[in-house]
Amino acid sequence: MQHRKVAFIGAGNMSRSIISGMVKSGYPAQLITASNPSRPKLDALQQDQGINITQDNLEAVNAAEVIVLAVKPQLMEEVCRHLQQANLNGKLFVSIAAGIESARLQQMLGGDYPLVRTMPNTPSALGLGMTGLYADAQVTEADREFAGELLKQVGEIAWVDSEEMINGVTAAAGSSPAYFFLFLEAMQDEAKKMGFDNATSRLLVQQAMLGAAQMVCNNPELEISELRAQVTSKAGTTAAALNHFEENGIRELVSGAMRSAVKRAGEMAKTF
Ligand SMILES: NC(=O)C1=CN([C@@H]2O[C@H](COP(=O)(O)OP(=O)(O)OC[C@H]3O[C@@H](n4cnc5c(N)ncnc54)[C@H](OP(=O)(O)O)[C@@H]3O)[C@@H](O)[C@H]2O)C=CC1
Ligand SMILES: O=C(O)[C@@H]1CCC=N1
Repeated sequence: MQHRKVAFIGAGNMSRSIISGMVKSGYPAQLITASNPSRPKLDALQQDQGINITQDNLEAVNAAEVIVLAVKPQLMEEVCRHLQQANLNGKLFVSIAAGIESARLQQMLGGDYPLVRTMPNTPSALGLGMTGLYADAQVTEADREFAGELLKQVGEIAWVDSEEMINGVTAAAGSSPAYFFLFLEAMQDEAKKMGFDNATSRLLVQQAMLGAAQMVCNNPELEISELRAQVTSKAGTTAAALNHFEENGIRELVSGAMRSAVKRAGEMAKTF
């Protein structure tokens, strides 16, 4: 892939995930800068990943060709307005913020810059991320290719043609690691109630989930429902558990949760 100088504005959870994934897959650390107001996260990134760090966003932006906007949505406007003090011409912007539309980001930046709006997730830190991307009209083919390659360093990518679909990516992949964590927490709690210690109960549920995820990945020709059927013996234990889920509305619960995430993204777009 092309190597460009990349600045991360905000060095929190998501930037750390993407940066560590990039470095792990061989992206030159000396081409990456992270900017953050407080020092400890920066120091850890410098120590662990060997990247450049600064507490001055303008310094980071001036040194970079690609600017990754990675602050919380409620801080984005203030941060972008401050960036207007730098010469932003010719720079490619990549936003990872949930719920802020491209047109609004352009307004915050005070220009009409090439901007790719993305929605990654935290497994990017392991190279197992899933990122949705949307390119606005100013994005050239070379920029689009770069943004795609950048996020491919940390996992799989999916381009969407309509910006609205980014909210769907958020519900299905950006937020969803937390759904799985919640499910595992609940399973671990129940395993503990059955008498397993903390470590064993965690091992039981994490290994089952890892194996299940690998089975899904390794059998693309099989529908997920078929994999489920393969576990479910007639009148057996799995059937008993699955019936309980179905009778208690697991599908409505999941679709309601995903719709809530999409709805919240829409509300955030109006708020920020
Ligand atoms: N977490 C996730 O799973 C995902 C998050 N996102 C998006 O990523 C973005 C970041 O989220 P996340 O990493 O979780 O949040 P974090 O709070 O972990 O990170 C945000 C970082 O921004 C820093 N910051 C605050 N003010 C400024 C400033 N003026 N200039 C530069 N940096 C600043 C904060 O520093 P300090 O702590 O020192 O104040 C913090 O380190 C959000 O917009 C979110 O919507 C997208 C996909 C998934
Ligand atoms: O919770 C959030 O708003 C962000 C976006 C996706 C994951 N975390």
